[in-house]
Amino acid sequence: MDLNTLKQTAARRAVEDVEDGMVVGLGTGSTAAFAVSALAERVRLGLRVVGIPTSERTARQAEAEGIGLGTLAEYPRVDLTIDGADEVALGELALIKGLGGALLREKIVAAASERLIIIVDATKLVERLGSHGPLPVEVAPFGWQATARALERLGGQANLRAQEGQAFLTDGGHYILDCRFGPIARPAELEAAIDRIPGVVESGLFVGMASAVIVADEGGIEVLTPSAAP
Ligand SMILES: O=C(CO)[C@H](O)[C@H](O)COP(=O)(O)O
Repeated sequence: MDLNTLKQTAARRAVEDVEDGMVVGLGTGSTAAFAVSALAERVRLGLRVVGIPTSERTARQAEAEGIGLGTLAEYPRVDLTIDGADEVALGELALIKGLGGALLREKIVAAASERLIIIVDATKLVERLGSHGPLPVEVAPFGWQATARALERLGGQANLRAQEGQAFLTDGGHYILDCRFGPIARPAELEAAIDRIPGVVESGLFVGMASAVIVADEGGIEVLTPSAAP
């Protein structure tokens, strides 16, 4: 089974949890896009939902596929958000998100949600966050070099994300520093330390936020729920 089929399988399973009348947070990324399409299929069959998009990209897709959208101003309480992740730590189900560049809006919508369901293929599961890739940190463009140095003092090698030769700009007009920390022993402590750095807008560490993680692999689907932090 290819990766896209696994992503789609996890997405379809998550969308089964959406009930009529719900306000649904719509994640960003290739896996979340499958969830948007699966939700749109149900909307075409008569399901009534309001979608809260976590990026301009997701808003465009949802609108094109016929999902009615709202804002957190209109719907401050979100029933369920379905989103992807870059890494999921087994046990606590802490996450790294943001390789798709939408981590700030994703975290705001996740924090407003009763439930956050994360959908991944099994390649995203790790013993420790940071084992596979960098931790994205969204920062203010002003003085980003000083912010990068402060992140490096915490042990992460910070690289400014670029696209087509320019600094990548998030939907909020910020930069992203992709920080290589290696395996992260205490994600909650690191998240708090990063948040204290002036210039940091948000980090891609999502600790204690996931209600469940739906994992698709060759053998089928597994639904993980968080256990207490070690
Ligand atoms: O955090 C994200 C975007 O900011 C995505 O959820 C994350 O990057 C996973 O993306 P994909 O499903 O394409 O692997």
